[in-house]
Amino acid sequence: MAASATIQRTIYTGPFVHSLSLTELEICEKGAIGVDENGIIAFVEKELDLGAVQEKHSWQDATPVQLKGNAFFFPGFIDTHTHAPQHPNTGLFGKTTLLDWLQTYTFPMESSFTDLKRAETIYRNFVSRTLSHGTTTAAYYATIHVPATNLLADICLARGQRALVGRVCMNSDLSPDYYRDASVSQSVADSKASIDYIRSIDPKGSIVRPIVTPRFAPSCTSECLTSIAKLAKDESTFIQTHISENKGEIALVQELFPTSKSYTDVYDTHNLLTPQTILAHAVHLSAEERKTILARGATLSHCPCSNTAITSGCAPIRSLLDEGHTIGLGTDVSGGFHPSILENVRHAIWTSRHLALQSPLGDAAKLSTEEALFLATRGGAAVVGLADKVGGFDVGKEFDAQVVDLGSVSEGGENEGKFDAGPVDVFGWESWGEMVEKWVYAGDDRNTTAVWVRGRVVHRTARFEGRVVDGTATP
Ligand SMILES: Nc1nc2[nH]cnc2c(=O)[nH]1
Ligand SMILES: [Zn+2]
Repeated sequence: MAASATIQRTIYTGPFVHSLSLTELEICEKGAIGVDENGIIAFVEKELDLGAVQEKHSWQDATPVQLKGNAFFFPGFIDTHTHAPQHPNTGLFGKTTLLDWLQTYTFPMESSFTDLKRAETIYRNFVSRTLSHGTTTAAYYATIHVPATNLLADICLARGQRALVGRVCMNSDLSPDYYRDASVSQSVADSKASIDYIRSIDPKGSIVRPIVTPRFAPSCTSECLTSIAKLAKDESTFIQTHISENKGEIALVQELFPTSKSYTDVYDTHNLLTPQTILAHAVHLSAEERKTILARGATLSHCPCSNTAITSGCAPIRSLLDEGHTIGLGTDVSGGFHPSILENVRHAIWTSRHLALQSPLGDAAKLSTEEALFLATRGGAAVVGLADKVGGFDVGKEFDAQVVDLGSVSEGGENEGKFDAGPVDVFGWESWGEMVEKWVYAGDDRNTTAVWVRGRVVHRTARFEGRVVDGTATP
């Protein structure tokens, strides 16, 4: 579907659920969200019937999309950190930890992206896969290759998924000689070429934007870090990198940058900590490092599935939130074993409970369902610089949304062994709050039946199909 196709004014009626704040989830049982021709939310009503809404706003000509049954609208998920070229390795990590995982699984896979046909297959698959899980925005790491990176941006634009797309910079000899930038000047020139290309296909950055991507401190020489920070400044781009993920990695950073006070100090002294910097992991930061990151306005991507899979550690998210850090969730495929942000919502909660069990903080370490859903939506939006555009159903925001349809036992369960409506069993007596909890703890992509970005349908399933025509939702 071309991202530039026009859409019709639409009124989405039915329950909607979104975060009002970190701790408050609004559940409106009788919602009506008016979305204009540009995909912008023109009004949100909370207790009127469709006819009354049409009349109140003089929107009689708008297309209605009315949800039936145990379904609700939820904001699209924001994946603040993922590696599209690693997707074929999803689920493959054995007992490795970060540094041997990179050499064993990751660099061999990423280096194969000189083959554009292969890149196309993998990138198309991954963008479709993440959309099907309700991810409407993703901050992507690509590889060092400019043509394949540009192709990823093309695919995101064509599919209508919002994306920050980064060509990975890595020039140090941590990387094998078959997969690294030839020089600092090559690193900068290739990154600039990719930035220019991405801006040429979407000049306003409405859907895709470039992001400067030094892989992590050990992958880059000091000169490379400085030069790439200058590029980000000159080009006014976001920056993404990894920080303090694994104890062996932290020791390596100390060895490679002996005059630096800490991992954070390496980035700080190379001008890489800005309000437009996304730092993934942040598992083992010291109190001083946390203060520096906060002072610079850099934001954090929490990647709980990855932190467990490659045994990096439990990031202290509750404490980081209390200190005022801006935090979103990241799948970190394929350190992370799952492309779904919903899966990471669950694992963010599980990780916080493991911390509660093991740390003196006790219950104070626990994240609530509401908090984890906030991180997946509004928190993520703030991390990728889109807090004014997406993350919730507010007038003036763009309509990035998913339908979560839980079906009902009477629909599928009566038919032994056929659970077409997905993995959640709803018996009919649950409150909407309980249904949201059931979805968070047991739901999956079978429950995400339709997805919109800027008011345009970017994914739909057979369950929703009858109600959607040609990219425009109809009843
Ligand atoms: N999880 C993860 N950490 C990294 N640190 C440097 N590169 C990577 C990567 O690809 N994944
Ligand atoms: Zn990563």
